[in-house]
Amino acid sequence: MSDPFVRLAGLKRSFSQGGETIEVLRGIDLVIRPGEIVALLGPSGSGKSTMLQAVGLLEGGFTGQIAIAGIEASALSADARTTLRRDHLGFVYQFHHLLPDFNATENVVLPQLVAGKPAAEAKARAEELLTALGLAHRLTHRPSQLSGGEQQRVAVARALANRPGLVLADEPTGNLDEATADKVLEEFLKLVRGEGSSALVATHNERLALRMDRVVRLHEGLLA
Ligand SMILES: Nc1ncnc2c1ncn2[C@@H]1O[C@H](COP(=O)(O)OP(=O)(O)OP(=O)(O)O)[C@@H](O)[C@H]1O
Repeated sequence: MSDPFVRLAGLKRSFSQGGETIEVLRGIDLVIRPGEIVALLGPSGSGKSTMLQAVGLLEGGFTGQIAIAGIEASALSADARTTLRRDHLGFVYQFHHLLPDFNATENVVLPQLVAGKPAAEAKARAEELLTALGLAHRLTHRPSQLSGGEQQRVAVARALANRPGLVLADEPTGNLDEATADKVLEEFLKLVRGEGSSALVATHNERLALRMDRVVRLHEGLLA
């Protein structure tokens, strides 16, 4: 069996609020294989976003181990973490967070330029992804000129632009009506599978979770 792409061991996170300590993650162990798509289920407030922020190396304050692509992140400097994040991770959020003054193609090109890819190559990659998501006729539209589903598709293309080994998605279709959410999720899963990336997708939607390779449930700070 191939080496895991992600390995979490004893991951803990607590927050202090009004003199009280809330233990949100109480010792999470999880292995995600290359190409595996894992649904992270849990009710509101169970800690899904907190866990994705930890795996995404976006916040400190955690204890335990997080290894991505075989690299243990907790021992790294802030700069080295940023590089690890840039080289291996892609993010999709509930709200698209696209740059409003840039068109669809430019939003997908930008992270590639930041990663050092030549402009022509970045543009070709952006157009390839947007076309695969059915947006060939929307390449030069700005976010405000796109529907909610189209905006989320651009966000998916942006997340995959640098060929991340792992896509972290936090309620990626949570802002869409049911029919659009189903379609966008289907396209997201197809694209992630085609690219051979792994994904960890937080949702509270059981029905959508069952479309992924494996479901893990966050309950009282632990995975079941
Ligand atoms: N920065 C913070 N300071 C204090 N408490 C926090 C902070 N971030 C999260 N929490 C608490 O941690 C718990 C888990 O929050 P989190 O956002 O991870 O849950 P979630 O499962 O993603 O919820 P939702 O589905 O509603 O997005 C909540 O009780 C929340 O209030």
